[in-house]
Amino acid sequence: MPLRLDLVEGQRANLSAIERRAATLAPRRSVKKEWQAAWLVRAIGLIDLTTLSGDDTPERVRRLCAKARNALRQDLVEALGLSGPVTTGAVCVYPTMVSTAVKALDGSGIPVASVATGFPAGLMPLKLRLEEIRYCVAEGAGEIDIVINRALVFDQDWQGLYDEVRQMREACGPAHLKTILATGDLKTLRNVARASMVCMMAGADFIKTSTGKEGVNAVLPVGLVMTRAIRAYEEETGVKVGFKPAGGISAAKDALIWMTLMKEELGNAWLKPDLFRFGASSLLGDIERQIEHFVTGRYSAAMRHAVA
Ligand SMILES: O=C[C@H](O)COP(=O)(O)O
Repeated sequence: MPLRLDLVEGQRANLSAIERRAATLAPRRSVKKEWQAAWLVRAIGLIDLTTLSGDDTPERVRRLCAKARNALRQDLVEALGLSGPVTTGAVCVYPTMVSTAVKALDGSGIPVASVATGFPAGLMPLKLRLEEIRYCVAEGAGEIDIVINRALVFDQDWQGLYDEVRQMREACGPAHLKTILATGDLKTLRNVARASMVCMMAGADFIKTSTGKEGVNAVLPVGLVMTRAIRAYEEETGVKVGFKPAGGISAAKDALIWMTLMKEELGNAWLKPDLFRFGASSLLGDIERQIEHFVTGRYSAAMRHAVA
């Protein structure tokens, strides 16, 4: 849609109300027993299983893809009475690893997501950032996670941000576009709300909190602001935009809190992979460990779930 500055500038964030609401989510009694196991199996299908390290290698990416295809150990799948392997929502890698991941996931139906546009800082000339998107799509990425130019937010240059994300949307072609706001850098929740709105207007399929490299990554107050921007955008346009909290989500109990937030703020449609993903490199291991505890009554050492 065209940029509507009235809608962007109408976005406000009441810090104390948001902090109060976020504080009610964490200590709440969560789902237990078989319901918890079911929620955790659901959570696995929502993970963008991620490796974004300077020492990534094709072999590490292939191991990660093998884990994505069989995300829950076969004995646990059988003990839960599930049919077929449990898979993750996607595998997320750097651009040079896309073709390796595409080959390793062939026939699985699991999409490859690639970060792009000079991840994590985004401080490259726009021409090169757009070229990087086109490279990732040509390599076979079905989803592109771009980073926004934070300086445009600090300058409140909403037209500039809109124009860049619009061009990124076009460069994606058929691939889905996730826009990473790097909320830990954005200084205020009002900036988060406004940048969310601009990215959605420019055609983002998902808005994503963080790269995992900022000082503060996915936190609940930011999640509330972004989900409420998604709700406002849907009310205005009828279009549902997805949400991806990323960075620092590594415990199964945190995954349940995020899923509760989605259910309560946006509804059950946002508990499915077309509208919700976790960006996480180490969450799957803890989820598998908790499911093993549900099945056997015993906790295994975390190192037994080393991959992911
Ligand atoms: O987009 C995903 C993040 O980079 C993952 O962050 P994490 O390593 O803290 O789970």
